[in-house]
Amino acid sequence: PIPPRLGVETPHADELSVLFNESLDKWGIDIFRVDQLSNQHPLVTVVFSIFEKRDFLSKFRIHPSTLVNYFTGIEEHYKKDNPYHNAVHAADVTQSTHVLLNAASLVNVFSDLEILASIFACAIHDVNHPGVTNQFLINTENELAIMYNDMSVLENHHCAVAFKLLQEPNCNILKHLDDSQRKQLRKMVIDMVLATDMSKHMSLLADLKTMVETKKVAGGCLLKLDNYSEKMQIMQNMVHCADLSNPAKPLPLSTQWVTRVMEEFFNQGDREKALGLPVSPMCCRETANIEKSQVSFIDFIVHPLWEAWTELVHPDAEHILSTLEQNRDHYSELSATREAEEQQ
Ligand SMILES: COc1ccc(-c2ccn(CCC(=O)N3C[C@@H](C)O[C@H](C)C3)n2)cc1OC1CCCC1
Ligand SMILES: [Mg+2]
Ligand SMILES: [Zn+2]
Repeated sequence: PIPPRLGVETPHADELSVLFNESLDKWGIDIFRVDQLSNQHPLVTVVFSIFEKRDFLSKFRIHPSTLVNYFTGIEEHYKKDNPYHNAVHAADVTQSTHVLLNAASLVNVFSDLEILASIFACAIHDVNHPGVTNQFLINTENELAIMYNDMSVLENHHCAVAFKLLQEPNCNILKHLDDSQRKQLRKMVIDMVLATDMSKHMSLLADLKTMVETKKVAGGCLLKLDNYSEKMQIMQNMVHCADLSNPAKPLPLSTQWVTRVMEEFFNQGDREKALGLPVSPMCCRETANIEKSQVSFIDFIVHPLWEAWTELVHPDAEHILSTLEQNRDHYSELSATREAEEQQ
């Protein structure tokens, strides 16, 4: 049986098709509306629509029902009661990367297999996330930290869960890739997902800046990416940018993500308190300064990263960087007025 048009049955199929026709390729699609219109299947419908738009079902001979079975399984393994690390975040990062891949200066840089690997990596990059940080798992000697020896614990887990699910019946979307393609895709996906660990951020950004400098010297063309490691650096930074794209989205979306991430952090803080552990930074609901944290997060992490990405793909990401700068000023003004109120 052929699955429904968008991969899932939903009473709002027509509205969702219109939304995807208008905005699937746009920065700033209302992913929360996709969640509602898709009957809480944002990841399946986003992946299904991207695969169709990029003709991946025929290019990689993927049967529609295999695609739906696998990504429904993945979606079910995203914990719905995580305020932040749920299937909506996965759909958001996947769609954001789909847009970044369409940058004019990246056309013809990546092969179909590399693009498939990037989209796949985003869709699964936080699967089965427990809603706490690596540090929390390490501090509580969680079985996952023991399993992965405290090294990129969550990111290793996300990869393992995703590749194990491929072995479920009627879920092997890679069945018709040849062995070499499957091995290459597996390596690329692992390299990208492990690079979403914040502990890799500074080295990733340093590599990106070096590449931007050399690209400038080489007359601005990205096309001369010959070796795997240079290409993978770009793919890792692209997925990392998408993972850190919340502050660079239109403000109504960005503020919803702030509420969600703080809720998840506060839940962790509550658990640390109950366990008699020191409460992690920004995880205490009584003392956290939400707007101030966003301003520092943008100034020290997100803006330097997006500034480098914008230079790499100049001029295709200018509007993203300017949205980020506008949002930063908004949070900064909010934080100033809040401080003034607290003084009175
Ligand atoms: C909307 O706000 C945010 C959205 C995303 C992030 C962020 C940082 C690193 N990543 C990449 C994944 C990662 O490593 N982690 C581990 C830990 C930092 O929690 C993150 C949530 C996930 N994602 C941070 C955000 O805000 C900061 C955290 C609270 C106030 C400032
Ligand atoms: Mg993650
Ligand atoms: Zn993520």
